[in-house]
Amino acid sequence: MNANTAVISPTSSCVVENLSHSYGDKLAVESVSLSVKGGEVVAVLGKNGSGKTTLFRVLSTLVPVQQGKVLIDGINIASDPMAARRRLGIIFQSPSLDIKLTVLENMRCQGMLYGLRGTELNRRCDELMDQFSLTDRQNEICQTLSGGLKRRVELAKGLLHQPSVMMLDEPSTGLDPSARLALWDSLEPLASDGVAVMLTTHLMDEAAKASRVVLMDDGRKIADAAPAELQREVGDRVLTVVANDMDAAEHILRNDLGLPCQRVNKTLRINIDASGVEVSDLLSKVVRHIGENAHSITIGRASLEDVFVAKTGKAFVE
Ligand SMILES: Nc1ncnc2c1ncn2[C@@H]1O[C@H](COP(=O)(O)OP(=O)(O)OP(=O)(O)O)[C@@H](O)[C@H]1O
Repeated sequence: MNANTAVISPTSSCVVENLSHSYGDKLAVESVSLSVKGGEVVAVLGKNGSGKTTLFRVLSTLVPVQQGKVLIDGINIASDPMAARRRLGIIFQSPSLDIKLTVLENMRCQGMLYGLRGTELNRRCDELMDQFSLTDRQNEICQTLSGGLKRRVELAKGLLHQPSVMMLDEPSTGLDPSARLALWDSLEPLASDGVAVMLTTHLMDEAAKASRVVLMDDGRKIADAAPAELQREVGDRVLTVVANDMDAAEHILRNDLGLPCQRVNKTLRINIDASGVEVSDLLSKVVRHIGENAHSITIGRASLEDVFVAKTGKAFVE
């Protein structure tokens, strides 16, 4: 093992304590604390402008810590950023490949930047290209690769120095649904190998696959738990109404039936468990009163969107 590479251990971790970051008067991240342990995939979920990228930029040592503390494997990034960087693998939102070089050339350049040489460099490149099914494509110029494949090369490249904490900023940006699935399929084994994986996203369905979700709003952390736990907190079941005339339907639900409902995007949602009404009674009441105006009435599990609405009183997409 090269002296510059990090060792993944059961203590692989990223710990953030009371981190705040401002741009002039604008407080972009406010007193955020969180932790990611080896074996976890933690999604930092928030709308545009909620502070995810700022948090990512501080954690990845791109901008200095203004207030609070960040420890990577116990190393304070403010006092020893170089040691922290050796333990960090980082995938930025904007592509970082040299598109004029081949897959293998990109890998080798990155490895050399981290001090890998000779047989060790060859071995790591081979291992990672094999792990990410890139071996057959190693001599292709990156410019000609699909978005999904380019992301895979970035991920492989980011792992060359065996980081114990992997951070990805909006990794699905620009990927089609199948490439997004493939990306997740490659993150889970990483976590199983003991890497602490943290990613930012504004996609609910993506965050729902993580072992834990850190929900951000307006620079603050508003929730931090496993997706299923968050969903249970707001009641497991939700009755969702989509109507042709949403104002009329909302009036009926609230005023005629006395049901607490929330308007989320183009739906009306009733937390079944909090309504105090048996699900079958609730359903027949709503069907009877909304009648012809209903486009759809469905019963399903609470989503992360319901969690966001319950915590903030705001819709996730505005
Ligand atoms: N360089 C900057 N100068 C001033 N304000 C900034 C700067 N970068 C971000 N902000 C502001 O800080 C807040 C948080 O932005 P940030 O980019 O961290 O959020 P985000 O959740 O990552 O959003 P997005 O997904 O749009 O990148 C926003 O109000 C944004 O306008």
